Order: sequence, then structure tokens, then C-alpha cells
Amino acid sequence: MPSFSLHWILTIDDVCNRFVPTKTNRRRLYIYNTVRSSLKAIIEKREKEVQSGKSHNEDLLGLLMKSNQEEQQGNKNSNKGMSTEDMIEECNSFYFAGQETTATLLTWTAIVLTMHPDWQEKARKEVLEVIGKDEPKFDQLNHLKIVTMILHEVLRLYPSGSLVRETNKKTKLGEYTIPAGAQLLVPLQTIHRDTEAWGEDALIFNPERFSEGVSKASKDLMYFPFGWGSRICLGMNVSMIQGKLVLAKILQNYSFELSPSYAHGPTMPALVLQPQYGAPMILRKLS
Ligand code: HEM
Repeated sequence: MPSFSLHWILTIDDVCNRFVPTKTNRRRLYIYNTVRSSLKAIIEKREKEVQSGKSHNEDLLGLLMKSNQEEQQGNKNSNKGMSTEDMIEECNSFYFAGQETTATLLTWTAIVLTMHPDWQEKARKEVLEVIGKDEPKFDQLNHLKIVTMILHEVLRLYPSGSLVRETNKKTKLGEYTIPAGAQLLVPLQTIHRDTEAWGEDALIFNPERFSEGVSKASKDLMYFPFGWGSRICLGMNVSMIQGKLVLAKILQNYSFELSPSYAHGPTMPALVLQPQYGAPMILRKLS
């Protein structure tokens, strides 16, 4: 396993910074409270609808509430299952874990495909061969091999974030001894660009490396944009399907190139790796 650096991320400074009432922290708190109260209102409205027999269980919130209700009834104990607070947190997690990540995956994919028009063309050719100009169908998306290779290569070079882990006891990790309660950052960008794992062309966009699947793309399987193990991303398959669907629809209808005002500057202002100066693009409608 190639070595990578472990960064201690929670320092006294971080803790203080989070609680000092700076302009950014006040805005953060304002957004946090606004999101929570609007989620609370949505949940309470839905609870009333369910009680009056109006609501369907088709969306995520409906399914969450249905399973919660079954849990409570099954246990004949209203303390079991989730509270409204728990449900707010669940909705929060799904929204923030799912929305920004998939949106930035698509943004980086569009950027990279303008930088590599040959791959844009290959992807479009595949989409037109497999789907034509029709509305994409679920099983057709599973046949988009080149598009899948491209998405994997984008997630390798521009993974959404890094993984954070906390030791619950004193732990030996390779040559390091880590005390209990330490937070560790597993830097995906560094691991995904490690030449020992990926070869000398590790920094180059080359979807071909995924042509035989994820397991053969790197030495020692050094690819985990969706995490690994028991906490692996719950939305991994959904986001890949969404990515293929949106990309297929764009490729069917438009060719795209970067605007001359584009400046490359990946940055991570919060949790997700984003293009610092946006992604201005020129789209041309295809006949
Ligand atoms: C390109 C899109 C996405 C990327 C790159 C991504 C990446 C990740 C990563 C790296 C983790 C942390 C895993 C770990 O700590 O080991 C994670 C967790 C999670 N993701 Fe995603 N994600 C994406 C889309 C989604 C979507 C669409 C959803 C929901 C519909 C979602 C829901 C979650 C949830 C609920 C967790 C927490 C899992 C747990 O702690 O048990 N993600 N994701």
C-alpha cells in the first residue's frame, strides 16, 4: 500500500474558530437554522397529511416516515424509531450528501470533456449508438461503457471530498500510533493521484485506465471516491445513474466548450471540491 500522509484536522484553533461569532460563523448559523426550520415545517406538514390519509409514501421523506411508523408500531413503543429531530438530520444528510456531490461531479465532467474534445466525441458517439436521440431508458444507461469510464476518471481526479475517521481507541496504523479520539483525514485527491498506484500518467485524464473496470484500474485498488467499508456512500449507484442520465441528455443535444473566461482553480471552500471561478461554458445545439 503506497504511503500517504495523515493530517490531524481537529486542533484547538479549529474548535475556537467554529464558535467565534465572526461574520462567516453567524451566516453559517443562520443558514443552519433556516434549513432546519424549513425541514421541520415540511416534516410536520407531511405528518398531518399522513394522519389525514392524504399523503403517498413515494418519495424519500414518505419512505422514511413509513418505516419509522412501522418500527414504532412493531415495537408497540413510541420511544423507538426516529424523532422529528432525527428525521431533520436524515433529510439534511441526504440533501447535502447527495445534491452538491452529484452536481459537482457533473460540473467537473463537463469541464474535463471540454478540455478533451476527443473524449467528448467518443462519449457522444456511444450515447447516440446506444440510445439515439430518444429519452434514455434505465437499462440503456447500464450499457454506456465509455461514459462510465469517463465518470470514474473524473471522480479519480476530482473526488468530491476526503474521508474523515475518528479513532475510538489507541490505534496502530502502519508506522503511526494514534491516540483515541483523534480525527484523521484520508486525502482522496492525493491517493487518487499517487504515481505508485496509478502509474506515471497519474495526473493525466485517461478514462482508458478504467476500461477493465474499477478493480483493474490501479495497483492495490486505490480508488474510493464513495468511501469504503461499512460507511460507504449510500447514494453511490443513484449518483452514477444520475450522472449518466444527465450527461447522456447533454451529449445528445449539445456540444460544449469552455468560455475563454474560464480559469482552472479547484478549491474546497466547504465539503466539496469545486471549480473556484465557476465553469462558464458555450453550448451549441446539435441538429
Ligand atoms: C458523485 C456523487 C457522490 C459522491 C462522490 C459521494 C461521496 C460520498 C463519500 C466519500 C461518503 C463518505 C463515505 C465514508 O466516510 O466512507 C459518502 C457518504 C454518504 N453519502 Fe454520498 N456521495 C455522492 C452522492 C450521494 C447521493 C446522491 C446520496 C443520497 C441520495 C448520498 C448519500 C450519502 C450518505 C447518506 C452517506 C453517509 C453514509 C454513512 O455514513 O453510513 N451520496 N458519500
